[in-house]
Amino acid sequence: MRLPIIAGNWKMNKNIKEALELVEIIKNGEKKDSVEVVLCVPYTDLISVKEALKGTNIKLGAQNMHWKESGAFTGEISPLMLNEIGVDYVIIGHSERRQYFNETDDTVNKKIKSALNHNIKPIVCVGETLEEREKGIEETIVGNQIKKAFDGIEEESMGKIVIAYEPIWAIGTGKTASNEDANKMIGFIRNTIGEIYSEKTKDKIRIQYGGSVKPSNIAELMKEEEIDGALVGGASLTKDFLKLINF
Ligand SMILES: O=C[C@H](O)COP(=O)(O)O
Repeated sequence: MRLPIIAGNWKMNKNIKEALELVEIIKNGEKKDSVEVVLCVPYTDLISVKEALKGTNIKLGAQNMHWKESGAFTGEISPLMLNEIGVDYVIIGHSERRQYFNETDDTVNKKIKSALNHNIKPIVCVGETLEEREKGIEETIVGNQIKKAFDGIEEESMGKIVIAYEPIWAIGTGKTASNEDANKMIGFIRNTIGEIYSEKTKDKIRIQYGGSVKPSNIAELMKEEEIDGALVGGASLTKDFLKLINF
């Protein structure tokens, strides 16, 4: 039995005041115990949100990090800096970082290794573009992303990994992959993990769906056998997030 994990990715939204207002709403709202909840907030909100989450079981996540501990990397944030704040999770390889900030399979691999070495749990994002799906090569693309992401990563670390399947054409577009398509691709990712590691890791790894998840579609998505949670963008920015974590 895999514990469902719902993560809000606030992206580049919310100043500290707005962040704390939403955290208050989430803290005071209903939340079932059988779901792990993560808030992935901008760097500038991390310290305040960490403080506000004290005494709750809501986890804190960053949206990216550099793989090095320190150095001349202007504008970057290191795993040690995230450790100092007490960050639990970090999103790695989000498609927006791959698309706009030159994130590659190689940097994704380095970041996963570094996060694991620093006890930060990676939420590793993979997904195909619309063009790739129309060509029918989504499994080749996503399969390669998975193999490269986990290259050289020991099986014993895989318990700390969460994978997010996010078809790029479904992000922020209002278009959700059908439940069947999302379930099929997540099943494919699970099988790929099984081929790289073992049946045990295949069954244990948690794989989320992301892309226009909202209160009206989360329950159906979560009924699918392979889907263990959601990585939510837009709908995590309001009190709607409460409906998502109580799907
Ligand atoms: O990280 C979250 C995803 O990019 C999904 O964003 P969205 O829910 O706004 O489509």
